[in-house]
Amino acid sequence: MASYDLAIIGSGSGNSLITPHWDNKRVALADKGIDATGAFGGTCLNVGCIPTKMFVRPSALARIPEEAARVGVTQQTLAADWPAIRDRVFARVDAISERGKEYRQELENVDLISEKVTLTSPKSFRTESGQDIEAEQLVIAAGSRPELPEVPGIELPQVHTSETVMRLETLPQRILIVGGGYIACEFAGIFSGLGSEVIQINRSEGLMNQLDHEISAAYSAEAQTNWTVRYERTLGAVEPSGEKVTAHLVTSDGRAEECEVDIVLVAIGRRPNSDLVGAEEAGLDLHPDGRIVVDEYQRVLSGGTPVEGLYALGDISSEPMLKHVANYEARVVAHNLENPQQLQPIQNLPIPSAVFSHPEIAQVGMTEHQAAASIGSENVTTKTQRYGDTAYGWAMEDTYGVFKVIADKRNGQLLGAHAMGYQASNLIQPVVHAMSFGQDAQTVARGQYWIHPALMEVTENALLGLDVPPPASV
Ligand SMILES: Cc1cc2nc3c(=O)[nH]c(=O)nc-3n(C[C@H](O)[C@H](O)[C@H](O)COP(=O)(O)OP(=O)(O)OC[C@H]3O[C@@H](n4cnc5c(N)ncnc54)[C@H](O)[C@@H]3O)c2cc1C
Ligand SMILES: NC(=O)c1ccc[n+]([C@@H]2O[C@H](COP(=O)([O-])OP(=O)(O)OC[C@H]3O[C@@H](n4cnc5c(N)ncnc54)[C@H](O)[C@@H]3O)[C@@H](O)[C@H]2O)c1
Repeated sequence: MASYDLAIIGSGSGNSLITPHWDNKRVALADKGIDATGAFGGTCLNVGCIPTKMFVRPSALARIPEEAARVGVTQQTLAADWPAIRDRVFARVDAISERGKEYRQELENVDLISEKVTLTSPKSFRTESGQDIEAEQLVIAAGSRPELPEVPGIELPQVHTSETVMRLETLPQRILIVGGGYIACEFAGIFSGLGSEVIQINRSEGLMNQLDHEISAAYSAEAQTNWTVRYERTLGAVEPSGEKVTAHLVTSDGRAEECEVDIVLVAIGRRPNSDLVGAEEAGLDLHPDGRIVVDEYQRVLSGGTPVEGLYALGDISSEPMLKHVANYEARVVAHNLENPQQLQPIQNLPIPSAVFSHPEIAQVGMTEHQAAASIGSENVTTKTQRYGDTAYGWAMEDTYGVFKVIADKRNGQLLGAHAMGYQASNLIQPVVHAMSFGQDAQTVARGQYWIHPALMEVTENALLGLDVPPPASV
């Protein structure tokens, strides 16, 4: 049995835990590699946030002629060179992953274990090649993986997940996207912008249904204008059809439909990798959806009690599967590993997120429905500001952008914001800031200059439009 001061399972957010504090101590970092490529460095870098957004950008540029036409400029997108786009993305990403791995291999105090490992007790694990490792402190940061439906043909090479679809040889002419959440909507935006014919199906009515209803309805309507969307359908089977495949769909009332496409992208959710690390067998507490249970210090619970020196973070334990959530938890865990006598808890801050689709969506805090359930609908005030009713919106000739804020009518406390449109992920940040630091709507709207006529006036006007008590001064 090899003994370490610190062992980490997962080289995504887990990799950042190896701070200078561990320079003269022994650290083991285990990562089996991303399934599709064996790459080091986890989901965000290799198959998640970073490469997807590097595809979103060229896709958005390819759409510019539509926008230009609205303001009297004629432009044409002549081609989207898929191999060039793909190679630009992965030349950068693969190099970072490889350099990161080499760096870890070179460190004298770190042993990199490029194998799948399984817990043998809460603070020990065995590698696939049979090596046993124990550690004084252990962090499980083993992430999540795509959920796949158990349907005939799911193993066909034309059926992809987010882990493989960005490395396609050629741009598909016709693609079926299964799912109505983050991944499905981002890839529908990417592929339709680059020129593929996209057919997106979702099991339920509407896309991004967990969002504020006004935004999910507006997004669903807008998506229909950019690609084909069909609701109340699931994937029943996939069958080869020459180089293409025939996807057999089942409607919610049991009818069968067929659709011939080049590829199918399945994006129906991600499951935490707690089963891959053998968390349940090691006696760790799990939520019904498979996430490892942690306390406010990110310590893992076993039989309802925190295990000293055992932490989990990121997708394997957190409900929002978001990189900025995993990063924040990693900062807290890094502190707690180094200061076991002065543990710091996770702060209860509002967690924003964005869907980098076309259009872009961003949100923070409560939906209107949640706010009404929380403080009573009579105490809720909302304002939905159209981009098109602001000066920069006129410049853009914007037709669909909306920014909705929700506040407590009695005191102006901000409860949530929900936006859809150009740069929504940036426009929402002042509200994230205000909610995080406890600033009310009037303070944020009137307590600073807002640059005129910047697009950010959309956010300012939304805040000014709330029915909240007047400010102490103008
Ligand atoms: C397509 C896509 C786009 C996304 N875009 C965004 C975005 O724009 N913004 C955002 O905030 N979030 C985004 N996310 C989510 C974000 O990528 C994740 O929340 C984040 O990467 C999770 O980090 P992690 O450290 O928990 O896990 P990971 O980065 O997945 O790291 C876990 C590592 O553990 C390894 N591992 C698992 N089991 C074992 C085992 N038994 N033994 C050894 N190693 C093991 C895995 O190989 C993996 O490398 C996206 C996700 C996807 C899939
Ligand atoms: N920009 C970002 O921050 C970003 C981007 C991508 C992924 N992510 C993270 O990754 C997670 C996983 O993304 P995801 O899109 O796979 O999951 P998701 O939970 O966001 O969406 C899953 C969708 O699939 C649908 N669905 C489920 N089963 C189905 C079936 N059998 N047939 C048809 N539709 C079905 C659901 O109705 C839902 O619309 C997200 O929840 C998010 O946390 C974040």
